[in-house]
Amino acid sequence: MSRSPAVNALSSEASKPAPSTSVAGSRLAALNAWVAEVAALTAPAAVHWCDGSDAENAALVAQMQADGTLLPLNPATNPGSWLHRSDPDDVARVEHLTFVCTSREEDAGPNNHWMAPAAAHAKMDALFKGCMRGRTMYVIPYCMGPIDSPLSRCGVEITDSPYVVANMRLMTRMGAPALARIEREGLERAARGEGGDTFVKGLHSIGELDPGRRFIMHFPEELAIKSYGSGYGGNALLGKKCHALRIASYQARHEGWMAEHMLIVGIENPSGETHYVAAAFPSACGKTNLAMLIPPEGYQREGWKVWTVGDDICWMRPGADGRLYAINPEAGYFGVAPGTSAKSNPNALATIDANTIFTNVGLTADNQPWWEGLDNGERPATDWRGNPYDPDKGPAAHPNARFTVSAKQCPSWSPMAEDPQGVPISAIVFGGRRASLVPLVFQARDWTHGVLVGAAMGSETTAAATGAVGVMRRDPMAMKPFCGYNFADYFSHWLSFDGAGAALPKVFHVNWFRKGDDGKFLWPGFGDNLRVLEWMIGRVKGEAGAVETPIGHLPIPTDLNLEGVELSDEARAKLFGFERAGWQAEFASIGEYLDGYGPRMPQALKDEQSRIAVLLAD
Ligand SMILES: Nc1nc2c(ncn2[C@@H]2O[C@H](COP(=O)(O)OP(=O)(O)OP(=O)(O)O)[C@@H](O)[C@H]2O)c(=O)[nH]1
Ligand SMILES: O=C([O-])CC(=O)C(=O)O
Ligand SMILES: [Mn+2]
Repeated sequence: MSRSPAVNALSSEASKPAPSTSVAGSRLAALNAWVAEVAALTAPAAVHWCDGSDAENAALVAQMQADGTLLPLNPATNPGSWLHRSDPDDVARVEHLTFVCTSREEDAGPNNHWMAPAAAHAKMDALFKGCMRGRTMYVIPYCMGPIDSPLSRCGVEITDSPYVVANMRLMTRMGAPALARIEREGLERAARGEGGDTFVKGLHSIGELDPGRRFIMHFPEELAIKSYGSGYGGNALLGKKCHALRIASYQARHEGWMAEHMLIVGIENPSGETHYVAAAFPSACGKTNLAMLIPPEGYQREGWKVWTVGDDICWMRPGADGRLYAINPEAGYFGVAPGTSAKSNPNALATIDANTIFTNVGLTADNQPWWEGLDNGERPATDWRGNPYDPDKGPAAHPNARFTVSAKQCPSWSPMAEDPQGVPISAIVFGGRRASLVPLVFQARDWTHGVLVGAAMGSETTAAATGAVGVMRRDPMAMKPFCGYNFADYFSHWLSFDGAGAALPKVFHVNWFRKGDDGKFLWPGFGDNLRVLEWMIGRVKGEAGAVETPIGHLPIPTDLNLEGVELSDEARAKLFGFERAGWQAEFASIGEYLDGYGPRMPQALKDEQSRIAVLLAD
């Protein structure tokens, strides 16, 4: 590789990255040209091409410690770990400031905010003009997915935030190997005489962190992202939601694959047979927890094991045998801290015991991270803003406080997560937070019904996005904030997988969040969710029982292994019951929702909705 050492090397003082204004760090002319164009617009003091090395990370971390971006945690309890306190107005995704900028508004659909590409570029370029003056501009080549997988896709994020660089290093395969793949793919494409780029171009600046000057813009037709004014994960780590979901979902539709907001988990039974399950739950609705679950004691004794492939994003495509094969495009977890405890998610707790960046958690007097629900006997001394903790002034940790950590640190991390071919998916699970009506689990009759079950998903909003919490909204396939095109076309794309030779996963719906009259959860959840997964795998194999209802196949309590689970009569009735009148109203609302997309909505989905509405009326 003919890279100038001055560009790639780090300063020997290890306190700041090498100041270099060279913008030619790659063998790929198109990449150098884009970096030069961005540097001319943003006017940074230096340009640094990230190689992903330990030395580079150490230098950035030292610099962030020096300027207060990172605070060291107690090295005895949390070695190699840091606390970052964000701006208090910059703690979550901002859906009202997130846009999909396709040439035609109808291609973005009613599910997205839209702006015409030219207007959006003009707006963003005005914000970016000169915004990196006095700062270093980092160029981050990254690969989403195993570096040698044909299912993986690459991108380059340009940012002025060293916090973003440190997080991207944990969340993606970042640096020299990614750049090598980008160069190879780019040169091959050029040799074939094709235009366009093979990598996604993401431009990010924290700007002034002013919510009035904050926008997250996507240009799927150009494979480009421009994000300004936020340092928060989902807005700033562009490989994650912006690339791996919004841009990738658009690409996937045109290339015949799927980019989904799903965990991937392997369930190994006592005979050593592993089934992989992909599950879509909205933000902060249990993906990380299900992906890392620890089997209940009885299951452990029998030899059940759980393997974590991914906790947030899943890319799938049909294999030669007609099954869907999935990879996790990410290399780390950006997980919700509050509620994580030795009881709810011991694997997550073990994962984050070292080399972790915590964002917006509280602190104990001796600098250990602390959050509500941690339940480790410690007490908070300082809240997430850095003020003395006062329970009258709110929680110690922000409800959307997060940890960033390499996936490999997870005790249940699956070696199959590195398999370039991905894992075959036996079951797809949809689920949401529903205090009423929706039972613990049911199975869709077939693929088309399964697509309707996903399209009809509803869930109560959470702290993962700014705005009211606990409001029920439709969140199809948990993709409402993340689908980079019109949902009507997205549902058509889903339906299109059911062709000749397809051996598709069975589709299920779960609700871990059903509440009783006392307002408490009726289902113990967490590790006990394996009981539900076991039933699903039994259904996949044609072994487990169920009863047919208009909404699908429902288990009766004896179809599940509930040994050791205490359920009241109310819990049994609500978790396993079918409430006809409530479902009639629900289906009327689903029908109205689908109609909101107009004639683009696939007829097959509307027919499925009407068919079930008729069954419900009987
Ligand atoms: N009652 C109950 N709560 C759960 C269960 N699983 C997860 N939770 C809670 O749901 C919240 C968020 O769960 P996560 O697993 O972090 O959510 P996620 O879907 O990975 O979220 P994102 O990273 O935002 O996409 C936490 O407060 C958990 O304690 C469950 O089975 N039952
Ligand atoms: O994107 C984020 O910031 C975190 C996340 O997984 C979500 O909100 O679903
Ligand atoms: Mn998510």
